[in-house]
Amino acid sequence: MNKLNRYSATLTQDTTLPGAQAMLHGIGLTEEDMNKAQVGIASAGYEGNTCNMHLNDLAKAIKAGVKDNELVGLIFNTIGVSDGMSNGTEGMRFSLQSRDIIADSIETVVSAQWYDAVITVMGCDKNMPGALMAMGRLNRPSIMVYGGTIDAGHHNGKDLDIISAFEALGQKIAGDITPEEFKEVVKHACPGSGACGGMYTANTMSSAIEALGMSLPYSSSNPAVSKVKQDECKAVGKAIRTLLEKNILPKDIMTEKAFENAMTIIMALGGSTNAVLHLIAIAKAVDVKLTIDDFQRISDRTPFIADLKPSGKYLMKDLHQVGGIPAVMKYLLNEGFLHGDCLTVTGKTVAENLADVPELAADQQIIVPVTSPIKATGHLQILYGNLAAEGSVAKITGKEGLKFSGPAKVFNTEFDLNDSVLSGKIQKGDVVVIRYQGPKGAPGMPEMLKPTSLIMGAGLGKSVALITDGRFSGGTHGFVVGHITPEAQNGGLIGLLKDGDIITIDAERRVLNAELSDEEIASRRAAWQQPAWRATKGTLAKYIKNVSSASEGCVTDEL
Ligand SMILES: CC[C@H](C)C(=O)C(=O)O
Ligand SMILES: [Mg+2]
Repeated sequence: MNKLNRYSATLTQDTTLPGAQAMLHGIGLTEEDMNKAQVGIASAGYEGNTCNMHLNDLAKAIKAGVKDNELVGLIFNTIGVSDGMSNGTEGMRFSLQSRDIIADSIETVVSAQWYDAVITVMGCDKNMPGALMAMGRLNRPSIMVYGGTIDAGHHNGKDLDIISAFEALGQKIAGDITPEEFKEVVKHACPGSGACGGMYTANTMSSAIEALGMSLPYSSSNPAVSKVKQDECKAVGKAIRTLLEKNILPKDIMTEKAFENAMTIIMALGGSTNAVLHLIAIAKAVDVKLTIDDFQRISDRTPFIADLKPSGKYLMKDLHQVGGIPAVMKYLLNEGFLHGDCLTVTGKTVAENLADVPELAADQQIIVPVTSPIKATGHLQILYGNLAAEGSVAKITGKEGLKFSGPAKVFNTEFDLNDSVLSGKIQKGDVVVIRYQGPKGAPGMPEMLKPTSLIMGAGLGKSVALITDGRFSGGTHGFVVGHITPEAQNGGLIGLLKDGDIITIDAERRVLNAELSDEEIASRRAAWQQPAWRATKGTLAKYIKNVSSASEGCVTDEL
């Protein structure tokens, strides 16, 4: 029997399980195959999203490479939902919970089918953390393949992407573009397969997971439609065999220092606030204690050095052309910001992987020197105060300033706010508050991309702040604070705010306060009653019942 065989021998070798062996023959395994290790290939492929529409084809390329390495590759599917499509609709309440459904589904299939190893091929925002959570729970040799970033759209000589479409609505309302121009931007923003092209959540998570050591070098920046992505898929089979032979497991790779590498790359690149939630959830799956305060610690020591959308100019496909994420990691390692001794899915360390990686192109303009950064510390700041007793996450690149104070304009849904922006009721100096958008209150902690895009598109990005107990898309930029805990539904102060209350956001002092007396707060709290749950059956009701707070990663599997 092949010495690699472990879990799968449970089915292939136990003569008291003739049904299992009959089924395995039925799917085409030969007697020889019965002695080979089995690799579950989990694909989040489905037709309904640019990030995912090509993944099943990549899964077939992965399977071919697995077979070439004397292993049995067996493809299965998990689900996915599109953030780009659901943002701005009630459908966005299903996005974050899809992460945990993906984790549960991969854990379920690999456990029930007794696979020896796992390769996941993932695309949109929540697919990747869901896959990594499953890998951590299973702790079997595992590699994630990122489906890859989308190419730029083009119109009128300009590079376009998904955020161009979201922000075009605000520009049209402000009269900066015509309705015809708006239509053309929408039609040309997404040219085909691939995940949203800026340093949004998908590219943030793929970069963080490569820095974490759980995908092959270049996986995060190899474009979706490229020969290098195809080559990567064919190479994964050899890599998973190495992990099986050396018995290298996710818990050997996803260590505290590896999570510091992941947080560092997120800060350097200006990545999505969602990474805070997701890395905490992934860390819990491998029993690593990671808190929101660890993000502040890494932010304090990591300069923001990437001119990447949403706050900058370039896309991941541009970064790929000047060296990709490995070149950025090599630069950060050489400057002392990364741990080089962390093990990765190549079977080698970070430093060994990067030794032969070409440096960033000499004439590139995307990554600036750490000695002259865009911002001396990270763009993610953890704020506390009477509005965030258990923490909150601010995305502040410094381009909109570091302190904001103004009167609250309070909304219980994003749709009411959107109407107010569209009808010009939001004024310069306002602090927009969108509450009851938390994991239990919404439920599902939706991303507030449409509101922030409307505000940015209407030219109010530097003069209006937005705070919420919901989340932000990676495409969000401006003066924004999300993940406010405790959420309104759980009695958080954000739920007691009224129009006109003065809100202070101070990114330097890391404070988020409502300027209200203790007596006023006590009076309002005495009058507050918890609103009815917005879901009483089905998947969202289960989510309400099980989900932890945003500061705890919104996990659903803690007893
Ligand atoms: C650009 C918006 C993208 C679809 C997203 O949802 C994110 O980055 O979180
Ligand atoms: Mg998203």
